[in-house]
Amino acid sequence: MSACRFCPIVEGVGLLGYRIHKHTHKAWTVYRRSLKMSGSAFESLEKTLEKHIPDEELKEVKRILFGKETKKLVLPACAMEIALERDFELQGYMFEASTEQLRAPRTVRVGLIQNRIVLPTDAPVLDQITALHKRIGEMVDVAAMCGVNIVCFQEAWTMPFAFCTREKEPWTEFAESAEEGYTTRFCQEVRGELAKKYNMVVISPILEREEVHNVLWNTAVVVSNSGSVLGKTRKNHIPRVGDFNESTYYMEGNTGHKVFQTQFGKIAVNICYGRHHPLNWFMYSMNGAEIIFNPSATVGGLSEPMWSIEARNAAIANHCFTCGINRVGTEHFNNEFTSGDGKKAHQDFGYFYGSSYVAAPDGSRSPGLSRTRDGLLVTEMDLNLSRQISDKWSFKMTGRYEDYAEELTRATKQDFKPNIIKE
Ligand SMILES: NC(=O)NCCC(=O)O
Repeated sequence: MSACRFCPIVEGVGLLGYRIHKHTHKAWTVYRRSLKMSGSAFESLEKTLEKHIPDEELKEVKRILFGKETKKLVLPACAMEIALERDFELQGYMFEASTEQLRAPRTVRVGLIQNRIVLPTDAPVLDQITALHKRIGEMVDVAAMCGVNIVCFQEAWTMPFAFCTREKEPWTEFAESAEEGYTTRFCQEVRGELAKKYNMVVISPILEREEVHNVLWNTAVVVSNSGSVLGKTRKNHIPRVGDFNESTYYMEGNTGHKVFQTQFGKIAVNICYGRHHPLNWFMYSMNGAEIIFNPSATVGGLSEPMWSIEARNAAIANHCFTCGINRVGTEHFNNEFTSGDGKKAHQDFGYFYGSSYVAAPDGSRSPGLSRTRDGLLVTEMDLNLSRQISDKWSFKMTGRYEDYAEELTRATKQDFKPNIIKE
């Protein structure tokens, strides 16, 4: 017996062993190739489908994969031009609702921004923050031209996603006050304009330093279109997977499932890892959220097959809109790190695959932004769709919440006995 040079299979003896090995070896080779493609080489699922599927079948494939087609939103030519000049992707889509007799449409435009970090991770901290402010400021200008009412940035948008390293310095220096930090001030008043003049609600996910107790949190600050801080909500699930060593830096959030009443609708923020927890989405929805944002940072090798499902399922199950945002690119760190999973020491997390998208309560979804470029996704949504779909499918009515609550309460007790019937 000897180990294969190219795959983890130990070659067996005899014809059968050889066949099995050949078969598995091929699968392994395809898998390794696909891992390479899960980096920046593969632009987007939508582009690949469009390239390879004949037109007459493409419509049907898209209907089944993505639901009712989201119409393209016509965006101003000047916005398209500036996006081109500033080198980011700009896409626009709309989710329509039926006309009602008693309610006017409740149309809102949402902007999602995904991006790479601007400076290398070893540049001075303030330079890195300032460069990101400048970059996102340029993209928000375009969001304003597109009439965006609520804009949301990616998780920990002011910094590299350095939580893989487990080093405290310099990463904890990126933490800022949610109420008075540079970044909140930027969101309130960049060029005197961002929230107030642009009449935009800004969702700004940062690493928060709560200064009274000196505790760090992973927090989304919601800046109202009036320019004041409407509130903040903290990431309440901390990953314990792969290189996501985030518990080294901040605590599980303690802000509950807050919903923010804005001029443009009721919104909530379910930060990154919370998207794997259906009850988390559910609780925001129970508190009345009409749009739930999911600013994230996640990599191809870990979560990409789950990405297009989780936020979309939450939109369907809770009769609301959901917005997934993920950063882009590979971020390199000076020092090697490991995560106790047997992998060789390495200097990056893997590839952050972008692919930000919006999902609607009727099961449809917008195409994603690319896996490879900075981008602004503008979607116009009529919030009336939520109640219309709720009236049609009635999940909020058919859900057996009292039963779930009672059983769940029992299930969380130490003396819980699973309800299994045995012969
Ligand atoms: N940022 C974060 O919580 N990432 C964890 C990995 C994932 O949820 O895909």
